[in-house]
Amino acid sequence: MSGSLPHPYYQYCDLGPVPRRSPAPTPGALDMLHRVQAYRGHPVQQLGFITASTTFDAKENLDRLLLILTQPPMFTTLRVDLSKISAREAQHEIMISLKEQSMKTGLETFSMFWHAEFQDCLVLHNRGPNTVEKVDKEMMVDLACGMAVLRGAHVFVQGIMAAPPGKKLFIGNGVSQVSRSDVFNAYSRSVRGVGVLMTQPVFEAPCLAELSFPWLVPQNLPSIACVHALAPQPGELVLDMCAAPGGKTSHIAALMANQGKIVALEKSSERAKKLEQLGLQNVHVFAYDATKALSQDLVPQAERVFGPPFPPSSFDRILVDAPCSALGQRPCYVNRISVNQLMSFPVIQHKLLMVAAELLRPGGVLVYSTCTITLAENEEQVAKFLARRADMKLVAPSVRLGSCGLEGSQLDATQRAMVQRYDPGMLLADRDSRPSQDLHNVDTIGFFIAKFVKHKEEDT
Ligand SMILES: C[S@@+](CC[C@H](N)C(=O)[O-])C[C@H]1O[C@@H](n2cnc3c(N)ncnc32)[C@H](O)[C@@H]1O
Repeated sequence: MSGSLPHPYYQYCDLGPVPRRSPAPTPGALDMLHRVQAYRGHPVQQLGFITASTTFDAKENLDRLLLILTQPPMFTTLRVDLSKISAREAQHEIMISLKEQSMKTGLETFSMFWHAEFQDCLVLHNRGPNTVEKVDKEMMVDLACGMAVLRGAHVFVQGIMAAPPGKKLFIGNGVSQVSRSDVFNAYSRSVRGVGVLMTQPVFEAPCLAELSFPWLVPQNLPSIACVHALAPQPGELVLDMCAAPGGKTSHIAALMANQGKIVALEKSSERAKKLEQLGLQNVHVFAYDATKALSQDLVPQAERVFGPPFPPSSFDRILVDAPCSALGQRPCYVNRISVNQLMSFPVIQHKLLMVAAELLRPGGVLVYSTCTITLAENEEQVAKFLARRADMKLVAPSVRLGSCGLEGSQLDATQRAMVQRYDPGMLLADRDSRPSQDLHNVDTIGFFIAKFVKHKEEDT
């Protein structure tokens, strides 16, 4: 990691510094660059935003987090399905592919190493922010495309915009791969593929679209950690309650070495169909609302057609990778989530957890996760669940990365030490004392993981 990580990327670009006036957090739009001000000027607890505490420490913590969320992580993680390829062969194939990328762009190849705790996880070191002189010719891309470029993508033709937006963020220089008329001519909108090859990006990361192997899944580190916390075993019956697009389902399948059965539920039929098309072995996909996955009828197991709803105590392990406000994504510049949407997530998350508790067999394992940073969707959710389900016990996973849970919910200090809050803001808090070999465990997206075990009858 270069010493430049604390460099506020937004000073680097044309967006300008964080404004000094204090805009009200308008329902419907929480602009990431205004959030610090919104937090200072308003009772953010009303939004269930990040913490119920208004202590100086909490404000400092939030300021750091908001700053770091505007930068892409400085590491890329790749999950290798070791049931399909050996670690050695995988590393060799990836290295060849990275060298090919480097020949095309002229950028140095990326160094990589295996994660010390997760044997299926390769970590690649990204670079940046680089001081790049803008070339004269300018091309605008939409925000989604720009954020992908900051994480290593090239500019795809579909991301190029005809009209310049109000605010601009410089993401680097590149070489156009298509003619101007091809991009902007309405009749040639069918042109697909790379529009600009990024040869001087502000942030350098491997292009994941070009690392396309059937045994490789680019995944953020906390997502990989989440399934390791679940620790599915060959031969078990596992439920993935919110499964699409299937990154974690495929990881569960890999760890079970295709022995056992995985039920993948997904409410959106379109997303369920795409998940089905992945053709994962031993995975049964159902387009189904997981809040309705508990059956109350008394039909014996042998007479049931396999599928939801399921009787109580059906599963050995359950993953609730819940729908959430996704405020932990990096980089992020604008978030248009409405307050109503923000408030709706804790309700559905609690319902999913309550159904999961019923569907889990005594002695079974439940993992709850979100890719967001709010107290309401994380620590408060865990506290409410424990209060309503005396048979569920919060436990620490065998590999514990990330920070402790935030103060401000009903969780006590011991409980807060058991959950994993991935808080990249910590990078700015203790950057001088943190060992460099640990940076990839902290420089991640914002994420939260809690693991529970259901009491066996004899325990209670
Ligand atoms: C955070 S994403 C899951 C990501 C997935 N686990 C992965 O790793 O690829 C949440 C998913 O839950 C789905 N979802 C939302 N409400 C649901 C419900 N009631 N039942 C089942 N799935 C639901 C969403 O459509 C979305 O695909």
